[in-house]
Amino acid sequence: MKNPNDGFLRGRIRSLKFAFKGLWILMSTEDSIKAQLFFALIATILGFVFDISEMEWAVQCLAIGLVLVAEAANSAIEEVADFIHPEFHIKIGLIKDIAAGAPTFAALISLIIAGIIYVPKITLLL
Ligand SMILES: Nc1ncnc2c1ncn2[C@@H]1O[C@H](COP(=O)(O)OP(=O)(O)OP(=O)(O)O)[C@@H](O)[C@H]1O
Repeated sequence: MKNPNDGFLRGRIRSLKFAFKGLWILMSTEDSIKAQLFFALIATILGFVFDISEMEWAVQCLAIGLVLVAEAANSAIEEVADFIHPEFHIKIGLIKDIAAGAPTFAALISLIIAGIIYVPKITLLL
């Protein structure tokens, strides 16, 4: 929440503190984020092993970011849904299913990107 006594710079620094707190909460408590960070690590190792180009690194980083951002948004929506209606409700189920579609979209696109980058390199080894 905005503190009216904060100037522009103080306000931005406060927001940044909360943003990093959120990042830490996501990385330390959310299994889905931990799993995606593991896949990001595997992709990074593959990048070094196959010596991918600068452009491929850039696209791979964007794909990893896309998945993590979608997972984070999905986690936040799940938290809101559980807070406003902890009991079973058909609408809460629908909201959570739709929210879960976001990281699924991102993961599918990332898989396609991984295929474009690595399949030609792997077939060269065969
Ligand atoms: N309160 C609820 N009412 C109705 N359906 C629910 C409710 N909570 C969860 N569901 C259903 O169960 C599915 C899984 O919900 P959950 O909150 O466990 O998400 P998850 O993706 O398994 O969570 P996590 O990110 O912790 O792995 C939802 O997509 C939804 O279909």
